[in-house]
Amino acid sequence: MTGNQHGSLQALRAASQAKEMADKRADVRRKSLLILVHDYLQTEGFRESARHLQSESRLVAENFTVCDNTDLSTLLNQYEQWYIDKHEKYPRFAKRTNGGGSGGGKGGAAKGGGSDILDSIAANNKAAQRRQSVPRTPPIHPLNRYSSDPNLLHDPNTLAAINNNSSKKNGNSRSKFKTRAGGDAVAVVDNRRGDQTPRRSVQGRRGPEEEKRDNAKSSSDSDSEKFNNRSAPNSSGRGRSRVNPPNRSNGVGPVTAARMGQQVLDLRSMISDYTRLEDNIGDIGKGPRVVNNNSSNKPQPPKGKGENGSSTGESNNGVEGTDLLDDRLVRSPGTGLPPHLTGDLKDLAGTIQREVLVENPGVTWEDVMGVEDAKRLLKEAVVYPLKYPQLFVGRFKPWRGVLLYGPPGTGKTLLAKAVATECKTTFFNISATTLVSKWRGDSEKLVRVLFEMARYYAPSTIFVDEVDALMGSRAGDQEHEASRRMKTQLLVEMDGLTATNDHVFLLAASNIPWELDPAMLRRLEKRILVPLPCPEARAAMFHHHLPETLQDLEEAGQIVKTVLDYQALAEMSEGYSGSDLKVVCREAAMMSLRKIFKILEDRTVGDEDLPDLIMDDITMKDVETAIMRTKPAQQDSNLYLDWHKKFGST
Ligand SMILES: Nc1ncnc2c1ncn2[C@@H]1O[C@H](COP(=O)(O)OP(=O)(O)OP(=O)(O)O)[C@@H](O)[C@H]1O
Repeated sequence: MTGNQHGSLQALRAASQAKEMADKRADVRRKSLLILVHDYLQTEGFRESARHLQSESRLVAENFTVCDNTDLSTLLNQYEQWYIDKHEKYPRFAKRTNGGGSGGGKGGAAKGGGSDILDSIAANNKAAQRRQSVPRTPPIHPLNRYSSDPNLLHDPNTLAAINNNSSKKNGNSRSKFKTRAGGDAVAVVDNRRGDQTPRRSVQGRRGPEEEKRDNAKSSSDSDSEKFNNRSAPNSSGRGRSRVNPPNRSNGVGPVTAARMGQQVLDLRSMISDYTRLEDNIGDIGKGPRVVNNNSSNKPQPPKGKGENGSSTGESNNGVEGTDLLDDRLVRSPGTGLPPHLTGDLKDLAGTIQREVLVENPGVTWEDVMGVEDAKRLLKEAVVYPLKYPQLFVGRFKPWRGVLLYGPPGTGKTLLAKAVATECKTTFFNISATTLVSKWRGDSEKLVRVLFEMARYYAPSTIFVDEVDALMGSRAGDQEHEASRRMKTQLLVEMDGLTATNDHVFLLAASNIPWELDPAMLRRLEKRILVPLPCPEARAAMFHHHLPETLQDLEEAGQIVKTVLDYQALAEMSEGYSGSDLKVVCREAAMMSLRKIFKILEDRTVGDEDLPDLIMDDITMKDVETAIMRTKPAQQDSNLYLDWHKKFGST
């Protein structure tokens, strides 16, 4: 055998081994995929589909379980993070096909109500872009990002085989992802993250000429076009598909349209953008929705190829992928922990996830009665910056720390929950006393992990109840070292919030604000008094807790009626907090129940003259008695008013 023949045999054998290996890996990958999908279907409650998958694929799912932190959502999340880092935009995982469905395909503008969720979300991409310009890049250390699973995106064996091939063809040893357009834009996965691949612009393969053209085009767009199309998917192609790189939002472009030196606030589009966003978030998972396109403020149907690009799967103002899934939903609580947290930090993160993270407090502004000033200030401080981030830049940057203070039971916690519900932020509800007692020694680390988690799940609200217990005035030398460290950590984290654009907001509550450490007070920039309810609010609360008919005992065959003068009750209950009034109302309701206890206790089932069980109405007398029996928890609200005069915000 000649040296040449020997060489080619070796090469053949190597090629065949590489192929065999690649085939095996492909098989393992296919099975892994099925298991992941099966797990995902199960978790999401698509049990029927999971069963079908199992029988069609002959997968014996019971024999497998997904490894820790490798469920489909987490993988997708991690891929997203990598993609964002690499390309400064969100990846896109699905696009409309030209076939069926409403409005899809070339020239296939949806007619009236034929649009579905893809349409409506695509129409929303401008709003999405706005939010993307302040992306929530979780604080994952680059070196750690993939170290836990270097095979996450690429299998080295398969890659070796493919690279072997492609390097011969291309003279390039780097493996490539295929872009969704079949192009070659995306570069290697470099597990070391020392990746020196030059960052490509979002425009991918555009040449300088194209770039020039696009820039000229975008600057010559008429103001009216900007105004009218503000929230419609971009029609000018890739030139305007640039997305602001993370944390580099200039905050100017989307807000103003310069006309003859005048700044024109595009209020209409801002309002409609947000409305659409809200609608779409609400729609995800509910299936197709009808989109009314009569008004410019209403969600627009998708336009065909060449008009807005969305139906073609092309750029949506550079925010690819965001039209399908709102990031806040992708990163919904429970989808995993920040991957860079390891060891004991990971344990702490798990604890926070279990005990502190509330998925959806489900409290609306209407649930919080009275306290109108506090609601208004909170909206200004927290809700509007999230709704209209364009307005809160530079000198107008939003508050990062807000203190709610006032007598106990006036609705501070309720307000915090309403903020989280209304803004759809992730809500971390932590009581300072729990933090101090339960994690003594670890409190400092816990504070760090808490803020890391909040950034990971951003936009987030961290609610610290009884903040005075955590950040009371420092006790000089007597203070415990661990406590001092924890306080310092909290102050450092709060400084971090102010310095960055992480969309993490700290809401603190206290019944004794005068005991707060001045350093903390300084960082709680806005201080809002949540006072005792006024007479109107008290009347509303009485009506809420004791409406004309109570259905609660319907199953026992009882509908309880009330005969009450709510206004009169409000006059009688001055100085009572919302929480006190709730107790009063329960007490009054109990009174009518107590009347029947006696009958029930004194008689036996066999009694001949057992009366019919009919509950009496709840009367003024019942409630008056309840008011007399229930003393308000806090008597002196002047303390708060005095403090408010010195330190409060109005
Ligand atoms: N303004 C209000 N509107 C409606 N319900 C209220 C209001 N204030 C208090 N409540 C009722 O009282 C309960 C306790 O209120 P909440 O926990 O919000 O008070 P708080 O101010 O946080 O008290 P604390 O300072 O003691 O923690 C609520 O669950 C709610 O039922």
